[in-house]
Amino acid sequence: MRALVVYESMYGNTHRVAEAIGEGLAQVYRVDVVPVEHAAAGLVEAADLLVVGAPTHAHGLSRSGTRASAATEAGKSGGTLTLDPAAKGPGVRDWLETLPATRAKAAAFDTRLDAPAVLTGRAAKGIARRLRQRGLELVTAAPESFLVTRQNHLEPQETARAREWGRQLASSLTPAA
Ligand SMILES: Cc1cc2nc3c(=O)[nH]c(=O)nc-3n(C[C@H](O)[C@H](O)[C@H](O)COP(=O)(O)O)c2cc1C
Repeated sequence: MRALVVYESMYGNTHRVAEAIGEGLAQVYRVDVVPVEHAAAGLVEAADLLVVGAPTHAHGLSRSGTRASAATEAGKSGGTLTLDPAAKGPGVRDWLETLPATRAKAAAFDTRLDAPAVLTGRAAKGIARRLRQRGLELVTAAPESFLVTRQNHLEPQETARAREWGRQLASSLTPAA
């Protein structure tokens, strides 16, 4: 069975979460973890499970303007924020518009500030809605968020939590032996 984890990331946090989810899924699946730019139709078509994640920008999915702001902030951060190779885009919002037909089951995640979701918004809600609109079956009760500090660094426990989320997702989709 194959799983495809597709991520968007400006500062590398969503990238790191995607890799950790991939490690958890790898206990059951053959896993590819790729930025949107490399999420080619062939990979999507071959996947049994599609996991999509993005940073929360302006309460939802990024747009080119919010990605430009993020890049400007990195430039002003004195080196504490560096741009991920995926920062040049494209973003998940545009990619989902052109998602090829797939039989894959799906799950969504995001990264967002460590504060109540009602205040921060959640990119993953928009991802889940779009995946559903394109006919994919969502296999988690709710999309998952992984949290960053106000300085845009992943909270320390979140990598391990992402790995465990991936592991549980995989085992929930595997028939008991
Ligand atoms: C332009 C911009 C807008 C943001 N808006 C929000 C927001 O509305 N809610 C939130 O929780 N975090 C917001 N953030 C923080 C991002 O969620 C955080 O930078 C992101 O999770 C880091 O992931 P990345 O390293 O993969 O880019 C914003 C960040 C930027 C740069």
